[in-house]
Amino acid sequence: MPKTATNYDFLDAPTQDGDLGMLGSYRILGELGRGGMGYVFRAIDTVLERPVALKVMNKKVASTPNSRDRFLQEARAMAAVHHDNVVVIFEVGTHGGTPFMAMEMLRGETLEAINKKKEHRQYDRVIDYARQIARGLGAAHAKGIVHRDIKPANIWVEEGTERIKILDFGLALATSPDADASGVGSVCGTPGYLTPEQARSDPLDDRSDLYSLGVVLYEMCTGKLPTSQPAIPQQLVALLTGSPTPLRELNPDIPQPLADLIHQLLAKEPRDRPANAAALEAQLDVVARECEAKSETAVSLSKLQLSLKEVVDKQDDAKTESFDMAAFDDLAVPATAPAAFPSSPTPKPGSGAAANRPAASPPTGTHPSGKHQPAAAARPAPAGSKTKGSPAPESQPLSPVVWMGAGILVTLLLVLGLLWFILPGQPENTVSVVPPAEDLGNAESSPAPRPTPAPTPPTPTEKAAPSSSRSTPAKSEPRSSNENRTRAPREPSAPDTPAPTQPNASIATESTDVEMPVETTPEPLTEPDVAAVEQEPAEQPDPTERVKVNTTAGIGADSTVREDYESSLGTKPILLVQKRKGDGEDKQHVHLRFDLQAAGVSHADVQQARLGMVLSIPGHEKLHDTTLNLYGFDAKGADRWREEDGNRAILWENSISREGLDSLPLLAQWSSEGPEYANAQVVFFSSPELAEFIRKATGNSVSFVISGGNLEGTAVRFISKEADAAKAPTLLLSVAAPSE
Ligand SMILES: Nc1ncnc2c1ncn2[C@@H]1O[C@H](COP(=O)(O)OP(=O)(O)OP(=O)(O)O)[C@@H](O)[C@H]1O
Repeated sequence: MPKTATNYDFLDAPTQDGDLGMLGSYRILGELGRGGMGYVFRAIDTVLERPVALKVMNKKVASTPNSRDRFLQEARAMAAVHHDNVVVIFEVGTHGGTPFMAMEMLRGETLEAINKKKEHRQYDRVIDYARQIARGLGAAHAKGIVHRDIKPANIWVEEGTERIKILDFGLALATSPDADASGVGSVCGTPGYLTPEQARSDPLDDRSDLYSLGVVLYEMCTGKLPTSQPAIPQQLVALLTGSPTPLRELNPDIPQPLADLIHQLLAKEPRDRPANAAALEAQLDVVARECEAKSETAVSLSKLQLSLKEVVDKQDDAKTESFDMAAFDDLAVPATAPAAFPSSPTPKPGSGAAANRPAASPPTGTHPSGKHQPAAAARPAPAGSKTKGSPAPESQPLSPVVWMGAGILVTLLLVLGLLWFILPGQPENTVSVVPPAEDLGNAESSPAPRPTPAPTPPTPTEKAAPSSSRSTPAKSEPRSSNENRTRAPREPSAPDTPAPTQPNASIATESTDVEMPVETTPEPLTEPDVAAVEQEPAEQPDPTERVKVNTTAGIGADSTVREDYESSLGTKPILLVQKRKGDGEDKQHVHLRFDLQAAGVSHADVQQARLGMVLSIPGHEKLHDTTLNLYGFDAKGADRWREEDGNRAILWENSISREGLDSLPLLAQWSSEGPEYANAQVVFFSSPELAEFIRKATGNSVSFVISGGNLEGTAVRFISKEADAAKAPTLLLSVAAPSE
């Protein structure tokens, strides 16, 4: 937003050079943006010494009847909503008659800014965002707060994790001059996001927010608003009389079940929409399963088509007869059918996913299984290309075997096609709630409001270590058991403490319970990085050096490998460990490689070791009954994972996971016993066996596999090097110091 010269006359004189001024105890460093209500500033809370985004109501709005009081009232109510998908409000108050609200400083951008880039959105990302928004809305609705202004500008997408944060809860009402408590009032807002209730002057309720969410999702999928008139009066008429263009007419890549759900959200009558945010979330789960199941069926059809082509090719070659393969291509899944959904990760050239794309995208030399095949065998020949010499005359009879092959193919395709359309959901043995891995940024945020924190919550270090780091078979390791260590000096110290001196500090913040607010400038901020545990003072002279090696060093790498998933998953911001729902079989592993040579560590000198992984969603409330296993793998393939690509990603098919992990040494385990795991930020593995394994490793690097999960199939999500190099998986080593 262009910033014109402004007289911030509501600010007091700055106390430091370069600042814009002071507002109470806040140092105002710069303007982040302006909206209808006022300004948002980058600021420092000088009492708690943390960065904040300070929203200050402008004079005009503040002078309208009741609006100031309503702003404060709504902001306080909003501050009571504690949820991963709702921005954290630290403090609400007035200074010199100016209402303000201090909130967590977010890094990333609004969905509005993302939409402007006009990037193609994958359907599973739309589902992921929808889920997160539904969760945030559900938490607010549970407290009786209706947002009333859900629009892309109020949806924040956090950098790296893609976690959604809903901004400006309930504030629309506060700024509507003649609104009453029921939400009925003069219509204001951006025309495109108004609701039919507003057009009818009906009160707004939870389902109004769901309508607006439908508008947001429709726009994400199509780049267009479902109803768009230039001015509010026409928009209100259109809302009551018109219907949105069917979504798939604008973007056929969106699967039908998702399009149907979005249209349901856009129903004119609230009763025809999902009953509430929780119902919507459940419907999104079903939609995700349907989309995944249909994609998988499409892949199976494509594989079958390829195999039968090969059979027929062989027959054809033997007889040296010509045969038009286009006949088989015609039997393939039609390009507009759900089979053509963009498979979630963008397939890399030559990847299995590319190979599996139905007829429209012929394979490029990689077999659907993920194994490399001679290009000629895998690539379907273009129509007529099987002809040796000239195309076959039409009258030339085909061999009976060919006809038989064609007959079988047609029958099988018909049966599978039928199954595809009637398939009710996901096959039992697939994971139900987890969308394909590259888009899994935040999908596991808790649907329920977060538990109220203790008055003085434990530090991340304390949270992570005591119950969550359970080393088997380690009895006790003198220095690697940091479980009871005190808070590291550079850990954030204050954020959870309510500001005692703030006159209007109505909010006991949960800021650190969510995630450390990350300041972009200029204050040195703390991160819940795994090295924090290493900050405690040494109790006695220590002849060792501490070395931190993370997966960004040298040929280090981190990657998720997923069974039956034929695309590399090693370039994603999130690493996932998961079991299959129900039968508990491993489905998804994390592979890690640490380059000790690049870190200048000699294996033999390693005395103690801990492996730390930062959870992408701290306070992982769903991680009950979760056990994670850490295995080491050495010898062949450890320095270079088999057939990894340039991005250091590997397929399940090419990985050690395929053979099962039984032959690998189990080095440590982590399990989520005790209540503290819900607040864990970092998962640690530590044991004498881990250190021993590293000492004896033969390559320049050491590699590990993490498997496990819980029986509900919930994925455990960690931050990868792609998301944040500082929070990438880290090996903390205690190494014998060189003798003088
Ligand atoms: N918590 C935050 N952290 C970082 N930046 C923020 C935060 N909240 C708002 N901003 C920035 O400030 C800008 C203005 O926010 P504001 O909420 O005032 O405007 P808006 O939502 O675009 O308009 P309106 O309030 O009229 O709906 C946003 O676009 C965003 O860039």
